[in-house]
Formats: sequence, structure tokens, C-alpha cells
Amino acid sequence: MSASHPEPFEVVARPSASLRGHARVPGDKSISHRALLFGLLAVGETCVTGLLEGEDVLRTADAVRALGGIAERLGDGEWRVRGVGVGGLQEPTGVLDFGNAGTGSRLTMGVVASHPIRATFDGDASLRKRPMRRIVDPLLEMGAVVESEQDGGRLPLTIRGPREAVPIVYETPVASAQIKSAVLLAGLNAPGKTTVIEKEASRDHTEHLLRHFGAEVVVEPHGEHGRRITLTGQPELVARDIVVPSDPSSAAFPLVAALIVPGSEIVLEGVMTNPLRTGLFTTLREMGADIEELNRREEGGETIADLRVRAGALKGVDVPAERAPSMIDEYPVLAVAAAFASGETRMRGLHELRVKESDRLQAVADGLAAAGVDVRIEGDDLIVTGGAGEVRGGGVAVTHLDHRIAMSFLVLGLAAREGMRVDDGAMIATSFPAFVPLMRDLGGEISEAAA
Ligand SMILES: O=C(O)C1=C[C@@H](OP(=O)(O)O)[C@@H](O)[C@H](O)C1
Ligand SMILES: C=C(OP(=O)(O)O)C(=O)O
Repeated sequence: MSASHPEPFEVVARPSASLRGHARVPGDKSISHRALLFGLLAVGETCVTGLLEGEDVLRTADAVRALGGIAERLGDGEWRVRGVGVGGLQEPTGVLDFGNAGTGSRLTMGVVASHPIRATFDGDASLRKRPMRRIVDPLLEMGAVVESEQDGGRLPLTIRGPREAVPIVYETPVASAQIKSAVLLAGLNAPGKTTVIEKEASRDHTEHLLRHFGAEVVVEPHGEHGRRITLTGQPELVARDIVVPSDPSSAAFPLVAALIVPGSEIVLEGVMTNPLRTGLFTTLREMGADIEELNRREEGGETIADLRVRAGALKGVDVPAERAPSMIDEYPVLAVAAAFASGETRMRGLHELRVKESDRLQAVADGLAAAGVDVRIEGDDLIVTGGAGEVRGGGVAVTHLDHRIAMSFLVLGLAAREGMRVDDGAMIATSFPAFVPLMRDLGGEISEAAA
């Protein structure tokens, strides 16, 4: 079993002259995991273009192979997956080690749970702390058996699927695309209709891909902000090609950097603008950010646009809790933008940030405090009082094996008077391996700290 992670190394960002130029961030992480898993569950050969080759996604590719599929890299982001079809999974011989990846592990648990095989899931020290009950509970209802030293609450755990899975109607206890997707993926090999109800709509990539591969899915509104998603089980999924658009959650880092480094103007090409992912752009515009969407078009069934971003003054805002699912991974870098705004930004309802790769609520508050920013946590809210363009910086942000904490504080360092250091840049490779060179190409002064 493994709870290992790569050797840590410090990275430092220094105050930079204006950022300039065009850049393309890598493929969307959520769609990349799903592309591989749908490829596994389809009959035939799925070609994927623009796959994110980050550590998290590569672990999912390993799992696809362990479960009987073929996942082959043909070139830069070009992958071919040969599937086994719904019902055709092979029992893996070793442990499925998902490293740092919540999405990869949880979605694959759903895939395995409705097949009559046994598989053990594990991950690094961060993933071993994350809650798994939220996935295990519905899978038990569907007939899976879960063996674990910690009652299914944490990794490592072993799932054994039943001979025939039971379709269920499940209301998710929190807005989570990972819970929704795990249940729907399990529902693929259950006879009859599996329904997931969510009070707040979460990202809908699983629903898109189910349809793309030929499954029958009905999506209805539920309450004011929610959805009811019903899947008809045991379809034959037919291999289809997938084009993965650029990840808005990765675009967030150069985007915020360009807003806070004076005089900057950059263009981020082909960024996905699915409305269930763009709460950050909405919030930044409310703060006064100059973000223009150019050349709006469609790619792989998603809307995309080139984002032209220009630096300028930002003002504090109140971010409503119901916006959280559409920007859940973007709060750390939003908090950095808020540190440079004038006035107070209150980000409401952030309880889910406590169960990500780190306790992000605490990690952001600690990092901002180390940079001399006025910050506090009240219940589930994060409140940042900005310095109107002036942030001291100069401290060390502790990243706790969390890629988004590392990238957020490096962005802060590009615009803070004394720069910023992060204790570990190794985890950046989970979602954005080329982050440092991309930021340097735009003019950002980021480098590995001298030992
Ligand atoms: O389904 C997905 O691809 C994801 C869902 C979100 O997690 P939750 O479902 O736990 O909110 C998000 O934080 C994660 O980075 C990716
Ligand atoms: C929360 C994240 O990912 P995961 O849950 O897949 O580890 C993230 O990428 O910010």
C-alpha cells in the first residue's frame, strides 16, 4: 500500500513586471478523468484529444488498465482507450493507488461497485484523510460490500460489487459532482433507473458524457437551484471520440495573476465556459475585473472562449453560498484576488473546502496571514479585507500536499511587495504540470528556491 508522495521542494514567486502574451492552460481535469473511465466502459476505441497529463489523471489511466482496459498515450494529450463494455470489468490484481486524486478514486469506486469484482483503493497521506462515507453509503445501498479498517470512512478500503446491483434514488447530502457521478457510474451496471437528486446543481460533465456515449439520461429541475438526474441502466456504451477543453480551474491562476500584477494584459485561449464551472469569472467581474470573452465557440460539446484579461482595481464583494458549487476549487485564488481588492470580501458557505486536498479554509487563512493580509474565518465564511493593490507578502505558505494552495500563493507572490514562498511545489503536477513554465512565459518570476 502507498501513502507516499513526491519529494517536496520550495518555490518562490517575486514581484513581477506586467504579464503579457497568450497562453493555453491544459485540459480539464474533471473531463479527463471521465474520458478515461467512459472509454473503459464503452465497447470499442475512444480517442481522446487534449487529455490533462497531470498526476491525478495518470493514476486514473493506471486504474483503467488494472480493470482490463487499454489506455495508451499516442502523443501530447492524445490518448487511445480500448474499453471492456459495461459489465465487462476485470478484477485488478494489485491495489488501485490514486495518489492525491479525490475525483479519480471516488468515480472509480462507483464504476467498480456495480461489478462482481473486488478492488482495493488507496492514496497518499492527503487522500487518506478525505471522507469516503459520502461515496460508500450510496454504493452500499446499491448492493456493494465495503471492507475497511475505518468503517468505510477513509482509504484504504476494499469494495466488492454484487452479482446484480440495485438501482436507487439518491439525494446527495452535499452538492458534489463526485458523489453524483459515483452513483450514476454505478447505475450504469444496474438494471432499471438510477436517480440522483441534488439541491444545488454541480458540474454536469458526467451527464454530458453519458449522453455522448449513448446512454439515456433525463435531467429535470429540482427546487430553486437543484436537479434530478435519471439514468437508464445497462446500456451498451459505444466508444466516441472526446475533445477535452482547457480547464477553467487552471485558467484561474494566470487569470488572477494578470488582474493583480499592474499593467498586465494576457489572453487565455480556448477556456471552457460551462456555466456550472464559471462562478469565479462571475465573482471577479462583480469585483470590477476586466475579463472579456472573445471568439465564443463550441468544442467537444462544451462552450469555450478566449479570455482577454487586463489588470485593474478590484473591489470587495459578498459571494453567496449557492455559488460555491460553480467555483468550489477557485476559492483559494479568489481569496488572493480579494487580498488585492479594496474593502471586504466575504465568501460564504465554504464548509466543503475543509475536506479537499487540505483544509483549504484554514490553509488559505494561514497563508494570507503569513503574507500580512487581514483575514478571518467566521463559521463557514472566509472574510478578507484587501489592501487596495498593496500586499506585503514575504512569508511562507504551507501547502499541505495541496496543488491549489501552492499555485494560489505563488500568484500572490507575483504582485506582493516582498514576493511569496511556498513550502512545496511538487503537488502542482497533480493538475497543472506546466504551471511554472507557463507563468514564466507570461513574465512571472517564479523559480525553485535555492537550497
Ligand atoms: O467531479 C469532479 O470532477 C470534481 C468535483 C468537485 O468535488 P466535489 O464533488 O467533492 O465537490 C471538485 O472539487 C473536484 O476538483 C472535481
Ligand atoms: C478538489 C480537487 O480535486 P480532487 O477532489 O479530485 O482531489 C481539486 O482539484 O481542487
